[in-house]
Amino acid sequence: MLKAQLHTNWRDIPPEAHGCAAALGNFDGVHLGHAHLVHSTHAARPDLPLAVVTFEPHPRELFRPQDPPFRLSLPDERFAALQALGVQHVFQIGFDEEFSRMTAERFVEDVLHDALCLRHVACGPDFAFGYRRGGDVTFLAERTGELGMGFTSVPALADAAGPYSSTRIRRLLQEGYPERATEELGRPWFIRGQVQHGDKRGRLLGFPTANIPLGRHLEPARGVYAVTVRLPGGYTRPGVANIGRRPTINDGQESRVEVNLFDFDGDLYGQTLSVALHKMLRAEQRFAGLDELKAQIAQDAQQARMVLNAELAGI
Ligand SMILES: Cc1cc2nc3c(=O)[nH]c(=O)nc-3n(C[C@H](O)[C@H](O)[C@H](O)COP(=O)(O)O)c2cc1C
Ligand SMILES: Nc1ncnc2c1ncn2[C@@H]1O[C@H](COP(=O)(O)OP(=O)(O)O)[C@@H](O)[C@H]1O
Repeated sequence: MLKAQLHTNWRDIPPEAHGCAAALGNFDGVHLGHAHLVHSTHAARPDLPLAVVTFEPHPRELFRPQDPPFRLSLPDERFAALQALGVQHVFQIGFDEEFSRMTAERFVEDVLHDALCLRHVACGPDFAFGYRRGGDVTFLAERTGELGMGFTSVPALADAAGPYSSTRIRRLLQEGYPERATEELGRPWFIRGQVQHGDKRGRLLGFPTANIPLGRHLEPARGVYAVTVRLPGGYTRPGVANIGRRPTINDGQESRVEVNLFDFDGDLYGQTLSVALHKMLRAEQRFAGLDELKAQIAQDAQQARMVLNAELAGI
């Protein structure tokens, strides 16, 4: 796979990254609809280097910081997914107060044309940009034309339920259907994070769990999942995870991922893991005591093994 380049300072783009065909958007999750947009951008100008223009943080994280976290993918994960689609340059614009006040006119002229020197631009039908979302697809088509850039408006990819969207995938995860999110993402949804120290109770229960904070990731339905875990070095292992607040032990704390890797015994503290959700097994519960919890976890682990084996066997 060709390595992509990440550009985080739009005012200082190296000349070799000029002249791209770029798709615009937030690309949260990089789902099948996003892939369709990227492929269409390439199809419009296969002779130009392929790029994406995106924003970090997501504008909604800046405008509504009080909202619960909702990200499907953080910048590293998004970059990797875009790279896998064949994108050569990711222009990741720092979205701060000042940038948010830039008019649509200035965005097209100063950023897309003068700074990134794009030769072709593409976006989906609902892309709105610039101060108070003052620019839309029609405006973009007009202004890019006047500035001598090509433009493609790409219709949203849809299935029977409507267009693919990050919002739709978030809802599937919040309702406990990671396997349906997998279909719409084109890969299982995963949470990537660094393993932190917990209360050291997992080992006493006979199920050590690597704890990963959700951070800015969306919180999916609270409960138990069959998962696969990618370790540094590229190894993938099956496991079982609880996502939630662990009401049996200490209710009211931050929600986190706790994952027990099957047939594994090693120190994971400080390591970065990606935990991919395959299937939700049950909702999180408050148990009367640790013995009940332990018995239930043993059953969960058994069920997760069966689910993952069946998936591997293609059943
Ligand atoms: C498969 C699995 C299922 C779990 N289910 C629940 C649950 O339903 N309710 C709950 O309060 N805690 C649940 N837990 C969380 C345990 O309370 C947690 O793993 C244990 O407290 C260890 O925490 P520690 O890693 O901080 O030591 C579950 C853990 C695992 C691995
Ligand atoms: N099979 C395993 N699955 C998950 N973590 C494991 C496993 N074997 C060993 N570990 C280690 O044990 C730690 C979890 O043990 P635990 O008693 O639950 O402590 P903590 O509360 O700090 O998470 C993990 O962070 C990891 O370093």
